[in-house]
Amino acid sequence: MTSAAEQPSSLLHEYYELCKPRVVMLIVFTAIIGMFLAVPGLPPIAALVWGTLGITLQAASAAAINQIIDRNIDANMARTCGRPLVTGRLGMTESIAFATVIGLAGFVVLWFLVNPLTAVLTQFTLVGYAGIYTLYLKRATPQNIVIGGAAGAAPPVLGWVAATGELHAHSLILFLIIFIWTPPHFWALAIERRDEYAKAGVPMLPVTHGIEFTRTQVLLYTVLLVVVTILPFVTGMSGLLYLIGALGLGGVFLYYAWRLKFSPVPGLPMRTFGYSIVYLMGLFTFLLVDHYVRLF
Ligand code: HEM
Ligand SMILES: CC(C)=CCC/C(C)=C/CC/C(C)=C/COP(=O)(O)OP(=O)(O)O
Repeated sequence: MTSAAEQPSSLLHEYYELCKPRVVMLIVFTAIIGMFLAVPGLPPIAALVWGTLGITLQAASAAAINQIIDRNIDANMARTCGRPLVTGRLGMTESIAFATVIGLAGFVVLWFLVNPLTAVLTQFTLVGYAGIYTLYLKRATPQNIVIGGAAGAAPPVLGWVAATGELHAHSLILFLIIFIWTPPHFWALAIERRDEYAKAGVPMLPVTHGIEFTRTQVLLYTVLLVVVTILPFVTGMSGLLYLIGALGLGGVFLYYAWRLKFSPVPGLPMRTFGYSIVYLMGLFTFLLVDHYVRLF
C-alpha cells in the first residue's frame, strides 16, 4: 500500500505549497495590472499570456529556493514548520530540481515569447529575493525586508516591460508603492511573531529594536505610503476615481497603524497584516478600473 505522502495528488499539493501560492498570486496580480496600465487599450495578448506564465514560474521558483535555503529557520517557527521540506514530504534533491526547472522554463518563456529585457529583469528579481534577501539580508540586518522589498516591488515593472519592451517612469511609481507598503505589511506580522523569530535567530526589527519601536515604524511607513499613493494622481497617470479609492483604503490602513501604536489590543497586529493584503489588492484594482474609466 502507498502512504498518503506518496499519492500523486498529495505530492502535487506539496510542490504547490513549495511555491508559496498565495503570495505569488498577489505578486502576479500586480504584474498583470502593470501590463494593463502600460498601454492605452489592451496589452498584446502574447505579453499577457506568456508574460504572466513566465513571471509566475520565476516567482514560484524564487519562493521554492527560499524554502530550500530557509528549511532550518522554517523548522523553528510554528508558522512555517509544516512546510514540505521541514516535514520531509519533499526531499532536497527533488525540490532543487523542481525550482531549477520551473525557474529556467520561466526565463526561456520570457526571453523567447515576451522580450529579453523582461527575462533579464525578472531573473534579477529572482536573484534579489532568493539570493540576496534569503541567503544574506534576512540573517544579517533588521532592515532586511526594507531592502529585500525591492524584489517584491518589481513585478508591476516587469509586467509593464513585458507589455511595452521599455522601462517607463510611471511603472517606477508602482514599484515605489509596493516598496513602501512592504514594511507595514511585514512588521505587523513580525510584531505578533516576535518570539518565534527570536527563537529562530532571525534579526527582525521587533527582535532587535523591540515592539514599541516597530509599531512606530509601521505608523511612519503607513503615513509615507498614503503620501506615495497620491503620486499616480499628481503625475496624471491615474484619475480622481483612483485618488478617492487610494485615500479611502489608505485612511483605513492609517487607522489600523494608529491603533497599533497608541491603543493596541491582542489580535490587532494580525488584523493589520491581513488588512495590508486587502489594501494592496484594492489599490491595484482601483488603478486598473480608473485606467479604463478614463479611457472610455
Ligand atoms: C520582502 C518582502 C516581503 C516580506 C518579508 C513578506 C513577508 C510575509 C510573510 C512572513 C508572510 C506569511 C504570513 C503567514 O504565514 O501567516 C506573508 C504573507 C503574505 N504576503 Fe508577504 N512579504 C513580502 C512581500 C510581499 C509582496 C511583494 C506581496 C504581494 C505583492 C506579498 C503578499 C503576501 C500575501 C498575499 C500573503 C498571505 C499568504 C497566505 O495567506 O498564506 N508579500 N508575507
Ligand atoms: C517575479 C519574481 C521572481 C518575484 C520574486 C519575489 C517574491 C517571490 C517575493 C516574495 C516575498 C516574500 C513572501 C517574502 C517573505 O519571505 P520570508 O522568507 O521572510 O518569509 P517566510 O518566513 O514566510 O518564508
